[in-house]
Amino acid sequence: MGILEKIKEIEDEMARTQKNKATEYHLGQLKAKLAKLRTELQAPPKDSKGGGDGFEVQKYGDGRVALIGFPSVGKSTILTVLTGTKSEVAAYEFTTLTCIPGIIHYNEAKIQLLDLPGIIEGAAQGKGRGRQVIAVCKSADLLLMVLDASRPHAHRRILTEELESVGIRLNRRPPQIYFKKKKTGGISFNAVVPLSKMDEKLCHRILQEYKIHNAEVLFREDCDADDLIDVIEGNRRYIKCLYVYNKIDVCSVEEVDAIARMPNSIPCSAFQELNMDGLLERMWDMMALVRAYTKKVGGKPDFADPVVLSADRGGTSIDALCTQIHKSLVADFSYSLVWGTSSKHYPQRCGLSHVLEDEDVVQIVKRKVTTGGEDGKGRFKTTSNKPLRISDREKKVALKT
Ligand SMILES: Nc1nc2c(ncn2[C@@H]2O[C@H](COP(=O)(O)OP(=O)(O)OP(=O)(O)O)[C@@H](O)[C@H]2O)c(=O)[nH]1
Ligand SMILES: [K+]
Ligand SMILES: [Mg+2]
Repeated sequence: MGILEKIKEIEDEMARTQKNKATEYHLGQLKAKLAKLRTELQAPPKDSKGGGDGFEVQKYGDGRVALIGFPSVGKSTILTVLTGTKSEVAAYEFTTLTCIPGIIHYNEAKIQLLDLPGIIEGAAQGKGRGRQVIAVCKSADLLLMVLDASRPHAHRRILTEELESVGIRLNRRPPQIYFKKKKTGGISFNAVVPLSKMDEKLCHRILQEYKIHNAEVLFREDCDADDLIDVIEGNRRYIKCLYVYNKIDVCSVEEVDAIARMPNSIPCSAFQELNMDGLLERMWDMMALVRAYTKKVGGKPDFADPVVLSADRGGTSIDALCTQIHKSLVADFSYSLVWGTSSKHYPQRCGLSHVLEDEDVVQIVKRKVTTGGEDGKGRFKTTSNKPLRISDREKKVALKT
């Protein structure tokens, strides 16, 4: 029996099984079985050389956003309007057949936008170009799930389920469960909060399914079987998603108003260019990028060319800033001066761990080292190779000025 048939069999059994206290453990075990098979399904075929069919697009810019949706909802129209890159638009389904990159220039940052073929129900199991599309989605920092505002809203649920089944979690954070496999000692089951959807027996049954007999499990929030399975699988991708309801030009004002009130949702019309600025603004907010303007001693900040940092990729600390500027800068770092919303006073003297906020101005001061580094007494050698010492008189002068 192939993986797909096995999956179908378990799904059927789960659908048949009534949910109650008596079946809870069996259902948990089935969920684990299903998760294992789905992971197996995602593994690339043994003879594949990894993509190679025009789908792999080089990462570029300060972040990557992917357009995902059913056919003909307007993904290519959105790419064309936002980036100026032409991607073929037509009234028939599956116009786009591969991944087409464009660049959005916004707030002095460059964001890579990827147009993709439409996907349909069953994409996760390989229907259409589903697998390649999903692989690209996993590499994105933000998904724009494009929906046809004039069509029934079921598409959103279907697509979300497709993405869930390949381990993509939208607008969620990892479950707060500490999990560590051990060599001996059995299963240690603990919780720091009351658990309403999980108990020791269910936890054991799920671990058993994974042939894990020694492990430490600590629940830090009220999690369920699916959460525990996600943590055990360990391959889940937590991605932000903005639901873009396109084609509002054919909707009533009431419908548009209702969409605008839904969380993480934005109404627009790419064809009529309605609310495209609003879309960009929401996209920017959700990416939570941090622009740091660097400044040389005595110079003006470089407002035209910020270093763009991301909490999801590498972090937004001074350390991340230095690393992005040059890999040797962290080693040469002495301290930094920061002006902006992250600093308590202007300027604040900060170390590598200081977390920056959007539009902060940063001056990095390198330590004065030529060769040798520390002199063994914890002092740094200066260019003259003499240990750096500041006399009391020099300190007084420095304080006055
Ligand atoms: N009324 C209306 N039509 C639109 C809008 N945006 C796109 N369309 C039309 O919808 C059709 C499909 O647009 P595409 O941009 O090709 O859609 P797609 O999602 O890229 O389609 P595939 O690549 O086939 O998956 C075209 O006829 C567009 O002109 C819109 O805002 N309003
Ligand atoms: K189309
Ligand atoms: Mg298209």
